Amino acid sequence: MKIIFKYADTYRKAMILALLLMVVELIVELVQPIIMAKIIDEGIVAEDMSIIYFYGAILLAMTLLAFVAGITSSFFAAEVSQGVGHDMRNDMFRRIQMFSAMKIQQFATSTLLTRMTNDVIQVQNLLFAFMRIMLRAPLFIIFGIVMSFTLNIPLALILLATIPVLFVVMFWLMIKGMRLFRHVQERIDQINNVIRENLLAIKLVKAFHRLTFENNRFSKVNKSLKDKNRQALWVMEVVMPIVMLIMNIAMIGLLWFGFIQLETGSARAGEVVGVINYATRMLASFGVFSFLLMNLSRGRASAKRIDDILEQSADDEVIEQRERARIKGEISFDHVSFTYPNTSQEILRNLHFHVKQGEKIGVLGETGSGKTTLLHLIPYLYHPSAGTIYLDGQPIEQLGNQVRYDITLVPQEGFLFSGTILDNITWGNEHLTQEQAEKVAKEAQLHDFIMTLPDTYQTLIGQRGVNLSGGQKQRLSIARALADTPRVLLLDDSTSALDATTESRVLEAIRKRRCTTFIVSQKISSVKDADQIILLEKGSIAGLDTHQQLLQTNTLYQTMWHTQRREGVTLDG
Ligand SMILES: Nc1ncnc2c1ncn2[C@@H]1O[C@H](COP(=O)(O)OP(=O)(O)OP(=O)(O)O)[C@@H](O)[C@H]1O
Repeated sequence: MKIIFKYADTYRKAMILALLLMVVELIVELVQPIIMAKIIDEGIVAEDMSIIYFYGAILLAMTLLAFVAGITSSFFAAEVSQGVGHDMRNDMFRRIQMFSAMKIQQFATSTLLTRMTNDVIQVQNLLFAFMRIMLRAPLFIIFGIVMSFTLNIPLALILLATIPVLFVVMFWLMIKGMRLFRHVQERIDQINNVIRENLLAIKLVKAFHRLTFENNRFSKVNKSLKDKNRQALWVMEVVMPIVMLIMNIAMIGLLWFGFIQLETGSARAGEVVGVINYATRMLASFGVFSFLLMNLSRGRASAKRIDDILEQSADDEVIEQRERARIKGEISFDHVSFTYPNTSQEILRNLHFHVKQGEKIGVLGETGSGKTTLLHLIPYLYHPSAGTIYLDGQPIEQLGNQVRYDITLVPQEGFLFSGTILDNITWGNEHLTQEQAEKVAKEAQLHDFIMTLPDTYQTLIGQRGVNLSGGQKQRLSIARALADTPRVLLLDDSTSALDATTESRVLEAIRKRRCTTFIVSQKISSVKDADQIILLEKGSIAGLDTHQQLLQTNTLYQTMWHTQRREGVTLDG
């Protein structure tokens, strides 16, 4: 909860105004029954019309005042709650940007999405309710009793006796609700996860005829959410009638005792009506309050989930400016091993090699041998579990994530952003001119294709590049990487969807650049011109040499070569 008030502090003035205006409403509400009692006793019973007009006019003016105060209070409360939501989302987004790849893996993407959207909305609702009703309801209950005492002490005592019982019920509701709503939010995470996976892989789902399977998977998490919501609402369903029962019993007591007082002449009609008026409004306040306590439980659960993100250390801090001279691109792995978090198996084992500036390195190996993992260690996305990686002779830990300014990765799946083709190229370097963009597109063998499009470089590509082929997406990703003028370029099987001729043209263009390049592939043809080829087998180096040397000396390499020839994998040379 502390976090909500920390954020609300920025909007302190608006919050104070919202609360002050709420207090105006509250005062009017508290005074109304007293005035009504006066109208009854001094006006109606005494048959004095002037009193009725006088207090009637006051009542009308106060009602109008409460109306204006209510609207303006709501306006300021909305200002605060929306502002807090906006700031929280911004801060969470920035904090997540600073999470290391390991931390992102630990928090699943779906939970990050729910926390940034649904949880923030819960907190906004809570804050709004707090300023408008949550504080007002208990205040009304407290001052309503005080005012009742000014009207009729015995009747006020009956009202007072009900309060502790009601508060015990409320407290139970809050404790129970907090736990239940935490579970509800977790179920929303699960739903988001299933939807996200399904939509990302919708073609796969259709191609595998897995619609029924997916529908069942969704129904299962959906039912689980419904069940948890039902449980949470069940608490509410029980509590509301209990509150009503207690208050109605108190009301019967008031009516009965009030009637006796009227009979014996120990109270005036206006007093009794006044206390009953307070009791009725208190009943409504309790109803609203118990409903809001559920919101409080839910909002608290959400605030905790938001805090979990914001309190994480910024272990991958974003550095906005290039703060150091550009690297040359000399890389050494000194007995490097690596294990993923939450796993025990060593994925890379004792890797030891040296890459000179500007060299082209092929990384070859069977699927799962650790090629992608090796690439991810170079830009410091993951930290080695043992050994050291040196960049230009300096341990990479000392350089931190600054190394990424000069190291560019083209991931296995060419990820594109919604926007134009030019936007996607310049994403790698926002200062790129049109001519420079065309130059890198030519290097990536994409320029000719772009020129056939009606809007050429301004052509909009759908979300995640849905209107481009796999090979076009890969080439656009390569163009984006080249736009960043990297000193170290990491190609993670990024030419796998290209035909042999296009692939060799792209690789030739990259070869002409003087940047150190790692080319991960399963095809020997993609790496055979490299200065060195690292042959990985189950995370260890099984061979490290040129194509010709490996072909002569390494049996694993020879087997791969012959297998690929037999299977018709293009081996031009
Ligand atoms: N994020 C991760 N968390 C835990 N284990 C992982 C993770 N990513 C990969 N692995 C495991 O590490 C091993 C090596 O994976 P990696 O992706 O590096 O292999 P690869 O050689 O690039 O495979 P491919 O050619 O199929 O892309 C695999 O056994 C995989 O299960």
